[in-house]
Amino acid sequence: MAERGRQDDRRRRDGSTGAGGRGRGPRQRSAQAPSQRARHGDPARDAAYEVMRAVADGGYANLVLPTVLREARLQGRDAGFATELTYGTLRMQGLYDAVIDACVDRPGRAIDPAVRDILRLGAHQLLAMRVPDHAAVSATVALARQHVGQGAGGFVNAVLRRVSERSRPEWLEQVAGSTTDPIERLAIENSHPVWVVRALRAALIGHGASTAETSERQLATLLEAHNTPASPTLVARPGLGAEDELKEAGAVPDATAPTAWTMPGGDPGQLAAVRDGGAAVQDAGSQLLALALAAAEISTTDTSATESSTTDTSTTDAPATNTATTNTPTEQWLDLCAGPGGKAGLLAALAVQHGAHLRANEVQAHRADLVRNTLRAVRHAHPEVVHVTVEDGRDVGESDPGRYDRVLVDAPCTGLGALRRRPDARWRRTPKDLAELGPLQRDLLAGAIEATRPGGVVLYSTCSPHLAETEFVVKDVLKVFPSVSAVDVRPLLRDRAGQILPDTGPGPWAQLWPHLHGTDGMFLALLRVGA
Ligand SMILES: C[S@@+](CC[C@H](N)C(=O)[O-])C[C@H]1O[C@@H](n2cnc3c(N)ncnc32)[C@H](O)[C@@H]1O
Repeated sequence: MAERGRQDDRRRRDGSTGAGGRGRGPRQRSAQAPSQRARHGDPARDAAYEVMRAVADGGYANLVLPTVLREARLQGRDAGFATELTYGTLRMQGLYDAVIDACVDRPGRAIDPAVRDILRLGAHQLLAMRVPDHAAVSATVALARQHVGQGAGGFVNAVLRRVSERSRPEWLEQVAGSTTDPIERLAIENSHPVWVVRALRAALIGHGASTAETSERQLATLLEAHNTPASPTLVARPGLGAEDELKEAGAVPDATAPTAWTMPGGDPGQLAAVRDGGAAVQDAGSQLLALALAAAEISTTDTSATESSTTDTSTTDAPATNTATTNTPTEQWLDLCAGPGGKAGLLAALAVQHGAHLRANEVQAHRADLVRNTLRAVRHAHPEVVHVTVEDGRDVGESDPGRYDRVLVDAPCTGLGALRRRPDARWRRTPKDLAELGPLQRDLLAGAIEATRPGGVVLYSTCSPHLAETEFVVKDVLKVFPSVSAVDVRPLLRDRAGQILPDTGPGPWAQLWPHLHGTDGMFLALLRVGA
């Protein structure tokens, strides 16, 4: 049964429209007899199901969904319904699984993964969307019949009818009440893996955002923030003239960061400024981080590194020598892990204003292409200011030692700080990822320090508050480099009004939080390289 569903999915992803496929548009559907209609899911639910299955196969919802919506020609309200159904279901699937398991005759019985996805979609409609119960059940049963088979339709019907017998608060009471462990309870209520909730509790306490006594309340607010979709924040890259168009499009200046704007509605991708690269969708926390690096004090005593370039051009798209004249010291900036280029985009615009040069480096060639594309506005207007390289960041300390004034290490991490933007991410990550990322994060930071000239600064950042990839990494690396010291980064985090952001921790590093700052959970540590 399940295999039939998979074949159907594969055919549809290939673009063919087998019986009951997505090629059937809404107009054709309305011409069908009602009995026939009931056997097929409607296009919006069908799209949501398709994304769920792709995510189960390792796909990323934010990458798959736009393609599926486009292929299904879903727009407007239908696209909105499919998006809310997909993202909402992925986010809350931990809670829905607990509810579903409470509704089957033999809890723990293995449910076919495709059927479970369909049940999750049904549970979300019943417990979180304004879809009448009968419509939610019948449309989801139709989805099961179409993709899996008649028998699955009967099973889905029975389970969803049980789900519909209680309200969401009643289900929360029942399934979360099954444990006395407060962390497990929070995990079920807020649909997070238990290990993630434990790690976030440790991070809240470790970064000074709560005490052991207040951690439960803070955790609950943080987990709720992860379940609240974030409206898109944009960056207006300074000096590229995007602000006027953003204003005209109804965007409003965001108080969190001087370069940040929020769009109350509409598709930012339609804006000419976004298409040109003068503006982009970017979390305000990421913007603060780039602004902090550009604003950090550096000692200007040693500029020797800027007067002779040793950059190997074999994998670069820039001339070998510094384009500034050798007797006009130009600050050299390096973004060591730049792909896909979000922070490099802002850094490049700031580099123009500072008369600096930015090297944006990325280990993967295809991601370096994304960086080039992100930097297109600055590269077009000021080709001498920025160049993109493909190199393992761990080698840059050796290939280009002591060269840079300001270095960003936006390290690969678990992304546990961006869960509100990536609904499927919380289920994808495991503690094993931390073990694998730890050595790489340490090596990249060490390489960055070696590539920085005495008096220069390195900003280490992650989109995660997990202690193992934030504070522990920095402390370990500082032990190896006694001449490097941590600088208090908190005074550099200033909102649009110029005020220092509150509640970023006891220092010298800083942790941003979705529930406290309205940003992703970015960590940043600023290190000064000594003589
Ligand atoms: C967190 S992302 C950087 C995001 C980026 N700063 C932005 O704002 O768009 C980490 C990047 O590091 C890259 N990376 C992983 N290992 C690397 C290495 N050894 N050297 C350089 N980059 C690496 C990954 O491919 C990924 O693009």
